[in-house]
Amino acid sequence: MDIQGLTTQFWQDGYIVLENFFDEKLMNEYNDLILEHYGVSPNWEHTDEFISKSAVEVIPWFPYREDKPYFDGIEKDKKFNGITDAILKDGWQNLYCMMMFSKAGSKGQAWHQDCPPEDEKKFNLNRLVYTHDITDETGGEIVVMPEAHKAGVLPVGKPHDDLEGQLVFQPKKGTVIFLHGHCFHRVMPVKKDRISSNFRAVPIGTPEDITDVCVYRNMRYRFSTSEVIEERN
Ligand SMILES: O=C(O)CCC(=O)C(=O)O
Ligand SMILES: [Fe+2]
Repeated sequence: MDIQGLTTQFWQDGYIVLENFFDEKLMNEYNDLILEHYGVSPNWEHTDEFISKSAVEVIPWFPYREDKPYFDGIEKDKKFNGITDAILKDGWQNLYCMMMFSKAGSKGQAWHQDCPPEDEKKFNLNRLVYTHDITDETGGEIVVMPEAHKAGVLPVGKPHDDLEGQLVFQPKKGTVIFLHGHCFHRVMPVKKDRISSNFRAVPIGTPEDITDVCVYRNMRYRFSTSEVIEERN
C-alpha cells in the first residue's frame, strides 16, 4: 500500500476510500455483535426536537465506554493505525469508537461537519468501517463534498439538498473511509437497517469534547446539553 500517496490524497480531498481493507470473517463477526447490542436496546437516544430539526436519525453506541472492548481487531489493527500515523503525522490519540444504527425507512444524516471548522487545527479524523454492504437496496449511501475540509463553514441551506460537486459512495463490507471532520458529509435515506462504525481519532492536543458541537446547514447543535446553540438561516 502506498501510504504516502494515500496521505497526500487525504489532505488534498479531505477523505480516502479503501475497499477490502478488513476481511469478511471479522466484519461478519462484528456486524453480529453490533446487531446483538441494538436488538437489546433499539431506542432513540436523541431528543425529538433534534431528530426533527437536524434530519438525523441515528442511534449511537459507545462500546468502550461500557467496558465492552469488542472491536480491537479494528482499533488495534497495524495497517489501520499506520495510515492514521501518516495522516496525523505529529501524533494522535483515539477519541472514541462509536457504532451507529439507523432503522429502515429513516432519514439518514443531514449534511454536517462533525465539529466547528473555525480552527483548522482542531478537528476529528473519522475512520469509518463498514461491516455490511451499502447498496441500491439498502440505501444509506455516504455523500462527501471533496476538498470541503478547506472550505470553512458548511453553507446554510436545506439539510439534505444536493450540493454541486458532491460524490456518493456505496461502501462494501470491509471498506474503510478516512474522512476529515471538517469535510461536509451526509448519509442518504435508509431503506434497510443500516450499521456503520467510526473509530475516531484526533491530533494530539485536541480537546476531548471536539465533536460535542456539530454544524448542520440550519443550526449548530450541542449534544451534551441537547441544545440548538445557533440557528442558521
Ligand atoms: O455512517 C456513515 O457512513 C457516516 C457517519 C458520520 O457522519 C460520522 O460518523 O461522522
Ligand atoms: Fe459525521
